[in-house]
Amino acid sequence: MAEEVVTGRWGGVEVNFGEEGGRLTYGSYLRLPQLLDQQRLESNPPAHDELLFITIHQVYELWFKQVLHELTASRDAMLNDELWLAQHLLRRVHTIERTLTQQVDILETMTPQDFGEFRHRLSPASGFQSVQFREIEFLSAAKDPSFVRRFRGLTEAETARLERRLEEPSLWNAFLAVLGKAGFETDSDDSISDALRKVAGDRAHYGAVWELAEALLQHDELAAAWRARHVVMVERMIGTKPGTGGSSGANYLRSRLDLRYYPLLWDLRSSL
Ligand code: HEM
Ligand SMILES: N[C@@H](CC(=O)c1ccccc1NC=O)C(=O)O
Repeated sequence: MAEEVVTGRWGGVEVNFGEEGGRLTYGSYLRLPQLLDQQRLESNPPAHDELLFITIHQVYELWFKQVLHELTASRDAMLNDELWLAQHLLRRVHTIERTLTQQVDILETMTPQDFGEFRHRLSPASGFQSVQFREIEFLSAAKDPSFVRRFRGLTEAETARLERRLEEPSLWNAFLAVLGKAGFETDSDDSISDALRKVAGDRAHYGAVWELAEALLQHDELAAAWRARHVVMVERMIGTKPGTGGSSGANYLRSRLDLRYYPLLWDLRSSL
């Protein structure tokens, strides 16, 4: 049967709408049959809110993948002395991070009682086992190898990804390379702090380096905002109960609130 070709006018130009020989469609391009078949409930009979719980987490992981893509490229841009590109990509990451924090609102439309219908089915799984979340921390600069040891049930490929993130340069390492290329010493915290003060004090000359430092600080602040939002949601959902992942729950999460990727950029504030 002949292919049906639909034509129309678009901006005054005659165009073909259609399948271009039946190859690509919206669904095949986006692999929707596969994507929309990945929401499998643990609860039986199905708990109404479990679909929301799975969907939210899958959306998080898709955005984590995008964030890793952008952060990796931003790091590489810094290493190649492409400062405009590095800050441009970081700004994209900021908007994604704001969205990630706002998404908590959607999950909070679930009541603790409705979560309780399927929560007991989730143990020992928990967000603690999100490999991409930990990759983002490692790439940003918070490299804590003990997390790799504490992971349970990692595949070989996941362990390899985490090990690689521990070994490769972080965003902070790349930023120090930028400072080095701008002529600064970066062999100790004191010399780095000196360099940061000089950059901050002469933005006309070091504008691109200053913008980059601010973009890194923003990334750090937005990550901290997610942690703070997450723990309050956890308290709302499970109070002081231990987590399904085996930690003390909100108590453990509160212990992570002070984490900062770039402490020297925060220290700088006290001397400006
Ligand atoms: C009902 C909603 C949620 C509750 C009650 C909850 C609870 C918890 C708890 C108790 C922990 C500590 C680990 C443990 O289980 O012992 C944890 C860790 C974690 N959760 Fe959630 N969580 C929720 C939603 C989410 C969502 C939507 C995400 C997005 C990916 C997420 C990501 C994480 C991550 C990444 C960690 C590890 C944090 C770290 O080690 O600093 N959680 N969560
Ligand atoms: N740790 C949560 C359960 C939970 O939220 C969760 C369970 C499985 C997969 C991801 C999860 N999200 C974040 O921890 C709890 O203790 O209730």
